[in-house]
Amino acid sequence: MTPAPAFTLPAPAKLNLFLHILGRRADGYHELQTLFQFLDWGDDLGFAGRDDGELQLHDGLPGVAPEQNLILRAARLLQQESGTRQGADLWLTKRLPMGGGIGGGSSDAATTLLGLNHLWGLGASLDDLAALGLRLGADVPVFVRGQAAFAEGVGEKLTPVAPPEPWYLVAVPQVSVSTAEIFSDPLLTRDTPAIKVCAVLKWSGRNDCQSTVERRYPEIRNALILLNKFVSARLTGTGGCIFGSFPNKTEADTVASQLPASLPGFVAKGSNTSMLHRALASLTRE
Ligand SMILES: C[C@@](CO)(OP(=O)(O)O)[C@H](O)COP(=O)(O)OP(=O)(O)OC[C@H]1O[C@@H](n2ccc(N)nc2=O)[C@H](O)[C@@H]1O
Ligand SMILES: Nc1ncnc2c1ncn2[C@@H]1O[C@H](COP(=O)(O)OP(=O)(O)O)[C@@H](O)[C@H]1O
Repeated sequence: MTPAPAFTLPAPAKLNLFLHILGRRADGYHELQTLFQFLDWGDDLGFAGRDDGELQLHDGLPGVAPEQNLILRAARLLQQESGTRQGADLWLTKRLPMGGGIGGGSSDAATTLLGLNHLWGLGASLDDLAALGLRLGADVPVFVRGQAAFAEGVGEKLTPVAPPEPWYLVAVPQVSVSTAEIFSDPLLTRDTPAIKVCAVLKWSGRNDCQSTVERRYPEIRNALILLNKFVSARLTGTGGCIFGSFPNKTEADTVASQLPASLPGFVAKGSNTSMLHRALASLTRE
């Protein structure tokens, strides 16, 4: 008999409210400055313990091999590093588009680390879990820490900040963008001057990947032209999702209802405290 989850936790999306590329490091990775904020919208992960030490992901992802799935990679890493003999059944409800620049895979990994830390009673600190998360991907630490942040380096140096929390309309062009392809484009802007943390919240929002993405993906250029008719629209991460902000849900819903069927989208509230951390706080209070 398949067991039922003992508890379920969310894995929220993120937006890069701006993204600057400062330069390229010797290892080929790019130095960034970016502003991360969470959305109250994402995947769900269910957790139940197993005594046999096995890790079992139910409803995996079509097209992603189990050994590549960031949920299982995060679970194995935590199992190995903690030395626990416990296992887990994990259930994924996938809502976030993959390869959209809203961090679904990284967020699933962070929720796995925090959820298993709770399930297995490991007592690992957020610092430890963020360091483990960085081994899985540059965006994992911000999801582990769960606070909107100004990020530097490849995204691992985080300074918590509190930008306004508007409603967002996120439009999802039906293309998957390869992050590696965008970062290897010879025409990518790589020389934006560094800004200081005190200037972060005054920044109006530029994404240095946007012109390269628009040139390579006409569907995304057209989606930006369309959304810009209603609201100032920007790319998140390396795309392909684009977003605009609104003072309330009604205005965001009104624009969402005018998008063509070929450009699906969703409306969600911006949040400086990730809904994962809000859910964990109520779980530990129970
Ligand atoms: C740029 C961001 C902003 O949030 O984009 P999105 O993935 O969310 O769109 C992230 O930092 C993405 O980080 P991460 O998720 O680790 O990128 P990966 O897919 O692992 O990177 C794929 C490839 O892109 C290049 N890459 C990635 C990040 C970076 N700071 N410099 C790079 O040059 C490297 O060649 C790397 O091998
Ligand atoms: N649990 C997961 N959810 C989403 N993608 C995953 C997952 N595990 C591995 N991946 C791989 O990571 C890639 C990037 O996914 P994702 O994090 O959604 O993109 P982005 O960082 O652009 O938002 C996917 O194309 C997929 O191959």
